[in-house]
Amino acid sequence: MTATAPALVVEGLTKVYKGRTVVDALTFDVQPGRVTGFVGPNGAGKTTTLLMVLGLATPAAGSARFAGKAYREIDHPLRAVGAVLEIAKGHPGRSGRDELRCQAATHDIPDSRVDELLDLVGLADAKGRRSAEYSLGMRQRLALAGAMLGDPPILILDEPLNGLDPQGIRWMRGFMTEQAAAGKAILVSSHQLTELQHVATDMVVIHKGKAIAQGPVADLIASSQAGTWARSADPATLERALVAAGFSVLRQDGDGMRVTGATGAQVAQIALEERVLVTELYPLVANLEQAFFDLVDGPGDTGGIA
Ligand SMILES: Nc1ncnc2c1ncn2[C@@H]1O[C@H](COP(=O)(O)OP(=O)(O)OP(=O)(O)O)[C@@H](O)[C@H]1O
Repeated sequence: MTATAPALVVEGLTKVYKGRTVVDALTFDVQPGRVTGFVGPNGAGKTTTLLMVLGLATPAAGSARFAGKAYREIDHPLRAVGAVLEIAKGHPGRSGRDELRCQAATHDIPDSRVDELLDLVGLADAKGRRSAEYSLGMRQRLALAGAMLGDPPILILDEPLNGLDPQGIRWMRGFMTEQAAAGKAILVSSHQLTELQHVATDMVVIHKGKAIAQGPVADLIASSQAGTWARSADPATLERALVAAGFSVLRQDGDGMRVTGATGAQVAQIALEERVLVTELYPLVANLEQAFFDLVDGPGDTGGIA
């Protein structure tokens, strides 16, 4: 973790809809120079949290502060926070450049900044085209340029990888990495865990409105305890022996099992002692997706045999 002050501090943030708590005392930080992934299954409360952070929904309790101020208290929000929540359809008659110029003009931001940003997001060649004709990926880039107009120290992006093709995803990942390297704080929500594994340095995992894990991605992956996959002609005997030896075993896929805390050599040794045939034996690779499902569902529910 960096020693600098966090760009965003969320403390005890809570939202209740019709008596149901959909965000429950959520607490986390977003640090400059880092990409913080905000991950959770559908309905976990990600969008509701971001709306509260941006002053677009009122919390039942708790706070979200950018350099000490709630969003609504910030004098020049465009210069303090850049947010892309959902990608709007372009204005039918306006070019991408004109859309940005309108936003810039209302905030006293010069046209030169608009051109600089269109270059940065790779839209320089398309800036004269009507934005209504832009592809989703191009609209995503235009929205990013809009969020960057005031050169804010933090960017908040809700599902920016949704609907992008592989090239678009790669570009977006590169963009986030570059912006973080330049010192910006980035908070990004996504379902695309594998993609986030390549870009996020930190992660906040929420489930049913509660943070169930947070911290550096490397720590989260390490905690997934991938273990060893084994399949046996006599799975019941092997399972019994492994459990007796102190390993945790989850039976999956018929006669297969995920053995947490055991190396392949340990499983093989026990199988030999029990004289049971092992037909598959390989290490499970720890990855972010597995760690996520372990946290949300408990170990084993997704197989994790990739
Ligand atoms: N305006 C609302 N009124 C009532 N319930 C709502 C409202 N907005 C969201 N909810 C509920 O709050 C919960 C959290 O929703 P939210 O959209 O924040 O989740 P999410 O993690 O962003 O999900 P997704 O990944 O599907 O976008 C859901 O159960 C949703 O139905």
